[in-house]
Amino acid sequence: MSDDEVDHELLDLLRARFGIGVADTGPPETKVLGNAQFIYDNSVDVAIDMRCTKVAAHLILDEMEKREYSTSTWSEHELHPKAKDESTVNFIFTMDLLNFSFWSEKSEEDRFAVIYKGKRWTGYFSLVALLQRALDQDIPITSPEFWVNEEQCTDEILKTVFSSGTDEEIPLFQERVRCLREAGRRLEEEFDSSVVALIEDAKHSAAGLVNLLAEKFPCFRDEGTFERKKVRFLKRAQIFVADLWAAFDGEGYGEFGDIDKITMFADYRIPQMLHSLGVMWYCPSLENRIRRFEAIESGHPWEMQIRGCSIWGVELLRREIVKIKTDAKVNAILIDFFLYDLAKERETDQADVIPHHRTRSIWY
Ligand SMILES: Nc1nc2c(c(CN[C@H]3C=C[C@H](O)[C@@H]3O)cn2[C@@H]2O[C@H](COP(=O)(O)O)[C@@H](O)[C@H]2O)c(=O)[nH]1
Repeated sequence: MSDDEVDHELLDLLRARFGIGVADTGPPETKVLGNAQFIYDNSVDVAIDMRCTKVAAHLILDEMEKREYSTSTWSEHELHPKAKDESTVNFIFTMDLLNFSFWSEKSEEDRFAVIYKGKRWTGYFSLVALLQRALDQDIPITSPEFWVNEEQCTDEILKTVFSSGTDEEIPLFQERVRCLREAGRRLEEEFDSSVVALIEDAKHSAAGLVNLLAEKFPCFRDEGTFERKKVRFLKRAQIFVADLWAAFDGEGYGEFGDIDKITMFADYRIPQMLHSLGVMWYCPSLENRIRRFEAIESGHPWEMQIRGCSIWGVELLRREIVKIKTDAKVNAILIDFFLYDLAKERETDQADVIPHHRTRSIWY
């Protein structure tokens, strides 16, 4: 068979799936899980309790099976886009470019909120709601060409897009504008302003796409230093791949042969869940800092340990679940998504749950 008869797309898919036949660099790796284990092994202020991890694994597996939790759960949310086409690719890219730091020091009624379709949305869903609201108003907020066209996409228009239903502005508004403009420029320079071209460049490798985002887009390059070693978290790059995989049910733009290389997303909500499950523990001084709602600066060793041990804790949960049921259709992504949704369901009875840690940054 001559080379031009070879189905290169299938070849790339098989290469990514079986990690063979790729260039001598071997299949792409993100290094996130290995870095998380390094942080866990060297953590003195955050620990993981294996007894609780084993119990939590049973609880999570039972509940996920009862709910038939799967990739299709993602599209069931009323705000998430349903179309299996490029518009959803662009929506998810825009969403995960801005998917950070929604927490507020104000009360539940005074915090930034978006009123959309008769409901009041806060947190992550306030972002999804304001993007949908802009599209309803024919503002092309998910189009990379729009982000770089400062005549059309003025700061005033962006203030309308991010407008609040309360007196509080969305946290880090200026940083969000910078992320849009920078990503728009990078897409224009390297991918002809096409997110689909960016995805296709990764040739169905999840790790490859994560690495491409970290390499080409500074605002996705979520890294830190711990014990003098560079550590990668890549939270928004990874959740972008995971949201694509879920939204497209693992097909088309969401088809990745190595999707299980994606780890838990080191945000501020899942560590809170892992603590309330007894999986993750904080030393007294760190726990007091969190309970007093006092800030932990971005890059602080405590923050590195919280993020690294959360990633490693979900990996240990996943291993325990597979020990209970070897053919469980569960990976770190679905465990993570489930824990996030559980956290949102329980938001009303947060009284018995430790507050989430307060680190203000564009990384999560
Ligand atoms: N680890 C992890 N972090 C997640 C999500 C999501 C939403 N994912 C959707 C997709 C599938 C799921 O079913 C969800 O419907 C948002 N976040 C992060 O949480 C924080 C927002 O928290 P709050 O202010 O309370 O809304 C912020 O850092 C945001 O980046 C997740 O899934 N995993």
